Amino acid sequence: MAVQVKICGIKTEEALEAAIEAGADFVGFVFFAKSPRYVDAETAGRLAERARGRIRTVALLVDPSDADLDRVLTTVDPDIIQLHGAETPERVAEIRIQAARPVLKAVKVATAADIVAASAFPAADMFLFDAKPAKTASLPGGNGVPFDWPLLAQTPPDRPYMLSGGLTTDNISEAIRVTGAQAVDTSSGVERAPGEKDPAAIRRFVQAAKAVTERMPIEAA
Ligand SMILES: O=C(O)c1ccccc1N[C@@H]1O[C@H](COP(=O)(O)O)[C@@H](O)[C@H]1O
Repeated sequence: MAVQVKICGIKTEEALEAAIEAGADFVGFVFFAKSPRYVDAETAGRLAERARGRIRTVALLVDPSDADLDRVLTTVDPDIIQLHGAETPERVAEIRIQAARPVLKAVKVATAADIVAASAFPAADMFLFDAKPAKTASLPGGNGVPFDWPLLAQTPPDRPYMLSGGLTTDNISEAIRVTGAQAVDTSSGVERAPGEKDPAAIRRFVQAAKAVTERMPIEAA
């Protein structure tokens, strides 16, 4: 089966349509005000309406309050919630109940211990492994930085995951081969400027990711 692909940081119809036409499986909307990919709930709601039935939508939140979450649930009605902050296992469980839809918990990786520690989140339906941001980074994600992929092959996570962090058309093939990831996510890797998606780069990325797994059975035979 082809790897599943998420294109995160969608703010415009042009980028949404590029992701759908390219054959991506998920698009993400970033509700983190300091991000160049931030989109307000009303705009995301319109984009999500356009996406419905064509591609699954993911709402990316960072340490949301109940009110933040409620606003996104009501206005955007996303298929999946991505939590990219410092949410505790208890808070993830509360959000899972309030949202009543699958939760993708971002786990920031520097060492194998970070992958092992992810099992402390029983309420997460799926993990999203991203590089641990540098202390100087202004964003908790979307920094375009990969982590040490062999860590994932050496420390298999206890549930499904998406691989993210600095993925581009140039490295996606190797990233999938090294980790065995069944799902991948990119944001800054398909942009022409921070927060500005490049439709051609989206197409190239999705094509490159899907091509890896489509070739795998032939190579294994
Ligand atoms: O993209 C952002 O601006 C962002 C802001 C706050 C939290 C997470 C964010 N992005 C997520 O980070 C990973 C990796 O992104 P990149 O490919 O390295 O740019 C991805 O899941 C984004 O959705």
